Amino acid sequence: MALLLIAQSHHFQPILRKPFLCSVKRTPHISQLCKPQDSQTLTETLPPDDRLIVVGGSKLHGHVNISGAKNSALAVLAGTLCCSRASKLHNIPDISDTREMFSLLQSLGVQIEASNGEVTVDTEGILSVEPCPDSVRKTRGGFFVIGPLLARFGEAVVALPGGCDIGTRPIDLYIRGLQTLGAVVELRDNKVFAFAVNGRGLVGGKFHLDYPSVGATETLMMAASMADGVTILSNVAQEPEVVDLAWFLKKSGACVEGVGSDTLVIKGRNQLHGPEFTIIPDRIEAGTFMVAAAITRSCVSMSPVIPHHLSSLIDKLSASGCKIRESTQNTMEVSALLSDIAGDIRCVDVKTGPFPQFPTDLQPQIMALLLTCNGSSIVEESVFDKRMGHVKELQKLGGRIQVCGNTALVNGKDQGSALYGTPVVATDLRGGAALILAGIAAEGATQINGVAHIDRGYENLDMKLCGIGANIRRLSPPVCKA
Ligand SMILES: CC(=O)N[C@H]1[C@@H](OP(=O)(O)OP(=O)(O)OC[C@H]2O[C@@H](n3ccc(=O)[nH]c3=O)[C@H](O)[C@@H]2O)O[C@H](CO)[C@@H](O)[C@@H]1O
Ligand SMILES: C=C(OP(=O)(O)O)C(=O)O
Repeated sequence: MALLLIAQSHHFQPILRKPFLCSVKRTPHISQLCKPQDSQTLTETLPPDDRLIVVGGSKLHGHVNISGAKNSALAVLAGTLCCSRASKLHNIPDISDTREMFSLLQSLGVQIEASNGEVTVDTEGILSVEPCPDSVRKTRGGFFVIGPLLARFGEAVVALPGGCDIGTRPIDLYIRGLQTLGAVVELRDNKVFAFAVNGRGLVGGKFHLDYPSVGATETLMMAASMADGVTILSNVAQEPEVVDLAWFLKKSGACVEGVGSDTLVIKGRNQLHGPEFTIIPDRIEAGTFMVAAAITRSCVSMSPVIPHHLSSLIDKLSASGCKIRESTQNTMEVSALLSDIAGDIRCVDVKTGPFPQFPTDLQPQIMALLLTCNGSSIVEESVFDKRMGHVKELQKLGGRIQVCGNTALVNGKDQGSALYGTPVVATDLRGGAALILAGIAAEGATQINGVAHIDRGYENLDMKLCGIGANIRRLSPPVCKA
């Protein structure tokens, strides 16, 4: 039923072809390594969870090392499936989403060696075009493999994706784009079955994305890199992680023009090789630490960062009174020390949007900060249709927020907000980060449940915060003996 709704609400017309035969000759061995399962929400699939106890009131100081970008790492790991030789990746963050992506690739027969952020991915022994459905359902990035599998092997069977529960998150653009490249696509048993209709693989085509979707752009870029002929993708996403994937593909031998603009022209290649490639620093992690400095009225530096990836946040924090210094090329310092800013931090209005607009993945964090400012702010979420789950939890912590649809009126401290510790639940990744930030600014102890959501996308967020002075303790559930 859910499937039907997704398809109908986005004018997706599944082509009903029964049965799916996995008949394309270019695929030598297709074995289904994982049994199909019913669709589950991410929350249902998470194991018993850690809790965090955050004691508020500490000032932060010192330096934080920023990890590799989750969203770039997931896309590039999917991109390695285009390469017939091993790829050597640097700066892969050790988070549960990348570990899940390793499992997903291994379920296809890919060999992975990972140590301290260095990961070698060898796709020579691929045996299957159906990644383990459970792994796909636990991440968003897992679904991106449909593009490279289809392009390289002529077919793919991929479960519907998971990821944060922050809105409808349909896949119509992926499907229509792949159809334009010559794929036949069918939705059955909560899985997408796709094959290249002409028996030779995908063919180049022209596709305009109705919305600059990050995942659809990445999936179609990977597919087009190995399609026969030229593909033109217009209104594509321009997020730094999309650009990073494009550079990975170019380093692998792909011909992608227009990188970083709204139109990509891709000349397909028969074969791509595996390059050595370093993932960009995580702008959302860096942004979270910038907000941590601001919410505690502290001074924190961090590296490596690429400042122009963070320009919308830098603009907002500067407008609120924070002082931001780029000390060397890739180090940034954020000060909200009362001696550095005039008066106290001021309220600012925020509206999320595709890059270079304000990132939706920093909306919950800045909302936590705005509760501690003077004045009232309007926060408008325009990317996802249900990304206000953190509001209820921030209200439990004393935040005065009124929500109407996707717009929140956030009242600062002079408008009645006063943060104090209490038990709260993280319901998604960035909402969880916002609760930690509110907790370190609150009076007393905040207990945060649902930490697995946070661990999906932050490498040791609690430990890194403790390293600059926060007071956070992690409590793990007792290990059950069989
Ligand atoms: C793993 C990963 O990279 N995740 C990021 C990626 O998610 P993801 O790639 O899922 O986000 P999209 O850019 O696709 O989604 C943006 C909007 O497009 C809509 N849409 C998307 C696809 C589609 O086929 N049809 C459609 O209507 C979505 O419902 C949403 O409203 O970009 C988001 C927006 O920057 C980030 O918040 C996520 O952290
Ligand atoms: C929404 C996010 O991730 P995902 O797309 O993986 O759910 C995020 O990183 O904030």
